[in-house]
Amino acid sequence: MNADLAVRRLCAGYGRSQVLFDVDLDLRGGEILGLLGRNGMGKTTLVRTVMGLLPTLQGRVEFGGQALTGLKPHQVARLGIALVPEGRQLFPNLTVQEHLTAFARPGRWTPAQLFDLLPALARRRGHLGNQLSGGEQQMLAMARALATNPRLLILDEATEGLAPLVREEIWHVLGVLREAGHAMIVIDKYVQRLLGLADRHVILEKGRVVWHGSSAALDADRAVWHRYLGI
Ligand SMILES: Nc1ncnc2c1ncn2[C@@H]1O[C@H](COP(=O)(O)OP(=O)(O)OP(=O)(O)O)[C@@H](O)[C@H]1O
Repeated sequence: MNADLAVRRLCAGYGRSQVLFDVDLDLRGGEILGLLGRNGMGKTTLVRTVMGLLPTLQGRVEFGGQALTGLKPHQVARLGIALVPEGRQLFPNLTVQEHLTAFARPGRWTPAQLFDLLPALARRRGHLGNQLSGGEQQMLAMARALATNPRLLILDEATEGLAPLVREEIWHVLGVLREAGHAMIVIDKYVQRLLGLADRHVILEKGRVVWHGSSAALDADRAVWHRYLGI
């Protein structure tokens, strides 16, 4: 089964308040897609809808040729999509080690390999989720997602609110994942860093796709940055 994601004319929101309007998005296996847009434009809503955490109002989502629409989050996860959510959502009463073993599925990323990838976590393996620094929590959220050995990893603001050095460490890990051929959707405000990581980008404005293109095209068109990203 391939890891292609196809989002077609997706409409979603919260109750009667529609947030996404006819969103189209494609990701081919092994690609990295940057998902951009100012605050409140619908990026989190889009990835939560893909994960089955929010209902689809209209349109459809397919992964590896299989319809995701109507599936529960654990069913979407079982098909191979893992979300590193905004706010991390760790378990305060589980240790670092337990976070990795509780969700482990066979594949390349074993807990031992995750500790190699994220040595800061290895030093904290017996600590509880709520005893970690912000950066360690973020790394644990990433490691927990990777422990499921997903075919598609989605990261929602993974570098948000972190000190510059920790942020750099996260970008480094994302670079390693890129080298390993991981398909990813990355939501992040650091456009310059995202340009170096992602193959293509989609920009949302008020719940609609207003621009999509390659890193080279986005790098070359600063008017797009100004108009849609406010930078
Ligand atoms: N739980 C909720 N209930 C109702 N409306 C919500 C809820 N969460 C988000 N919204 C609204 O949905 C819209 C899109 O929010 P969303 O979080 O998807 O944006 P975003 O692009 O991810 O921005 P951010 O960078 O702030 O996370 C906003 O207008 C927001 O106020």
